Amino acid sequence: MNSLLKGVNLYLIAMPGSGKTTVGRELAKQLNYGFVDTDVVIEKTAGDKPITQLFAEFGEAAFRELESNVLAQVCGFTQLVIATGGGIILKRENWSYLHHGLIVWLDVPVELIYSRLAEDTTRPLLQDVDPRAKLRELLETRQPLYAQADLRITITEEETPEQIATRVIEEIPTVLKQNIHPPEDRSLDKRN
Ligand SMILES: Nc1ncnc2c1ncn2[C@@H]1O[C@H](COP(=O)(O)OP(=O)(O)OP(=O)(O)O)[C@@H](O)[C@H]1O
Ligand SMILES: O=C(O)C1=C[C@@H](O)[C@@H](O)[C@H](O)C1
Ligand SMILES: [Mg+2]
Repeated sequence: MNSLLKGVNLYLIAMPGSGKTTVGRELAKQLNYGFVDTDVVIEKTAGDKPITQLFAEFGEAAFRELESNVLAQVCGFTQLVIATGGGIILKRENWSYLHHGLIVWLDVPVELIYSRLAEDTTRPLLQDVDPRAKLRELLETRQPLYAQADLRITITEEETPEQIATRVIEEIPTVLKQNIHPPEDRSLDKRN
């Protein structure tokens, strides 16, 4: 698979709590790719400030600017699995970066996301009186954007991150873009 991908990056897009980070790590391991999480890079760039704090101090628009900058940097490298932030699909300019690689949507039902994140306080957009309704509302606006991914992986409750990663890898050949050729090997050190 690695040779078939020719170093092309995989970008994971999905609703918050869908498993982009968890499945992304596993995918990187199975592909012998590096792993980058744009949320983590943003936090590091901002001096190790958690995302909740960045939202509270500077607002969502400033966070989205940082996110686009990080994405622009990351897409200059090859052989990476990139877990993106749930809202990366919102800005049109981000799509031109995402399309440098293969875009994979982890499509997880709202109820499953809700059950996973019920106790979580690190997702600022879900700190709502009714997080379940908030998730539904977010999905309604975002679904047409996530649906622009090259590959849609519909996820059920029973699947482990390892199984999901294996399924992504099995499905990649069905959607490999003929015209993607990374210019040169600019792989980051493998990080997991
Ligand atoms: N396949 C799975 N089975 C069980 N639990 C999972 C699975 N995938 C992810 N999780 C759990 O769900 C939670 C959310 O996962 P994760 O942080 O990877 O989501 P995310 O898509 O990266 O979210 P965000 O957009 O907020 O960064 C974590 O607690 C993780 O352990
Ligand atoms: O869905 C979203 O808009 C977000 C998801 C997280 O990954 C973070 O990027 C941030 O909490 C915003
Ligand atoms: Mg994540």
